[in-house]
Amino acid sequence: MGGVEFLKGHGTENDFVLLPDPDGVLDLTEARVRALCDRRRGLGADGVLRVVRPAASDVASAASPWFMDYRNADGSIAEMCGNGVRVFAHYLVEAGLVPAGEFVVGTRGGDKPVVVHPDGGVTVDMGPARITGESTTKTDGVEFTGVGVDVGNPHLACVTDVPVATLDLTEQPHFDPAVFPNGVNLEFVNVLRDGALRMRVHERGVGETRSCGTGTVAAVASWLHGTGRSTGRATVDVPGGQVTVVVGERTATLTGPAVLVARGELDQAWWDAL
Ligand SMILES: N[C@@H](CCC[C@H](N)C(=O)O)C(=O)O
Repeated sequence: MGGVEFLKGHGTENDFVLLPDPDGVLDLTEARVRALCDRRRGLGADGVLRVVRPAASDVASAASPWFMDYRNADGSIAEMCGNGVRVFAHYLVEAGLVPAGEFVVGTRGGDKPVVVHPDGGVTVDMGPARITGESTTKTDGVEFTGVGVDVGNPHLACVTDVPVATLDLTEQPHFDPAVFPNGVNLEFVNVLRDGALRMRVHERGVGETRSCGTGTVAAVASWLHGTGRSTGRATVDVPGGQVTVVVGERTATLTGPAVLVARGELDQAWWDAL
């Protein structure tokens, strides 16, 4: 009998293990997610994307034929993953599970309409980026003030003059648990010029990653908010590449690359022993 099928992919180097599981038969425990994502004893990834039919998932969705069951590298469940949705959509088309073009992906953060472009890029309608108020974070001995942004998952996006390239994000930055009782993704953002940002991120449940799609939406919403605007467009440079974000009155879109790099089978004995 073959082992568990997997694929590996990334969106601006935010990398994922994909587990095709249409009928929801995989027992995806926290321990298995942690082992898969471990860069020494597993495949290595920032998160896991289980590809499951909505009827076989814990979230019902009428509009989407497929549900993205996202897990952080520490095994925790998160509502949404912007880079993950792009990779997920690219996989669905590549595997012939949906026709190329426009379709909807179900997530715990709601149904996300996507467009898979002929050049391999993907645009995701992320829904509204909701400003939730000011808070602070402290990292590397420096306190940053930022704006809370709900992109389905929680963010604190801090626009700063401190060059983000100089920050040490190896430790968990401090944040206010009274404001973010379920934890928070923390973005540090420089404005390069009008409509062009640079961002680094410390993700809840992962640590520093080379990109965070929902984080880039939060960064643009925070930057716009700081300039007295509620709508606008910006490119966001992250360590793993560049994405484009458009924040509108009712919704925000995220456009960027999606890459599949490998596919194979997990060793059944390794999986069973976890
Ligand atoms: N990398 C993702 C966000 C993944 C979830 C996040 N760590 C959380 O816990 O909310 C993205 O591209 O949006």
